[in-house]
Amino acid sequence: MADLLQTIAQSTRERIAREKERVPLEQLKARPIPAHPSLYEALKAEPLAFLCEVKKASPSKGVIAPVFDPVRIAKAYEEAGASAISCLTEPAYFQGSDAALEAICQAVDVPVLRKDFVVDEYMIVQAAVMGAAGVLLIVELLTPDELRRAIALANQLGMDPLVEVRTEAQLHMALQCGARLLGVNNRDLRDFHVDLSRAPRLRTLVKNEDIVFVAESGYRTREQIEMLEKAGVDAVLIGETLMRAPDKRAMLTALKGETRCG
Ligand SMILES: O=P(O)(O)OC[C@@H](O)[C@@H](O)c1c[nH]c2ccccc12
Repeated sequence: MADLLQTIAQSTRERIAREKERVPLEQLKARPIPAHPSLYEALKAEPLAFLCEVKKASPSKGVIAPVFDPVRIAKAYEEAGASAISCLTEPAYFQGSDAALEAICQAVDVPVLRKDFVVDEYMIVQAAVMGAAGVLLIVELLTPDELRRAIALANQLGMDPLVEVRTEAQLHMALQCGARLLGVNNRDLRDFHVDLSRAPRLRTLVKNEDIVFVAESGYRTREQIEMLEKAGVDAVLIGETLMRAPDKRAMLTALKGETRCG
């Protein structure tokens, strides 16, 4: 049985093949790259930085936000103190879009991450021309050679790749391939099972101070965030909890510990 990650990756390959027919790589590369702040610096600047995600739906949760105005949500995150914003662009399983990413990049001053299932360098060039400051690279989808090339290309285009891992072996591969922004996903993208102990556990394996360590997925409460602070995590990526909150500022403030959690 094919796991969900591979199913999404295959659908992404087909989508990108269609997009390449519309806009060939050479044409895409000729487009200007908008200026943007550094994602790495933004996530390093605070003891625990919040990377807030714009996500309409997911394969595990279905539609999370039936009323969905991506720019409004991104601006609310920014005003509430997000260090950076993550925007899903995968259309079939997450109901994301390139248009939402591009509009958000134009509307906010904080750096924006393109969240997709990168299986082709074309997607990295797209992220840059849309104005993204960073691009997610899921280690499970790439060979070491592909990962090394993807990191180099993102850097060349002025972006910081967020390299996402789930296991110790993947973490070592990410570091060997030159990752500086390292994400640990508590959610197993093969079956969507969440294990919140994964990020703090893998955090202990990273000794290099230059690495910015991002804990991803499944966070809901201030107590869970406090555990990340104690574990020495640099940033946390939060999607669903914020997407479901009618008052984004109140929820983010509560998660940051600036007010009591409701
Ligand atoms: O909504 P959550 O549980 O707060 O998770 C956000 C983010 O970590 C999750 O959306 C995510 C992490 N890595 C991904 C890769 C692809 C798609 C989605 C993701």
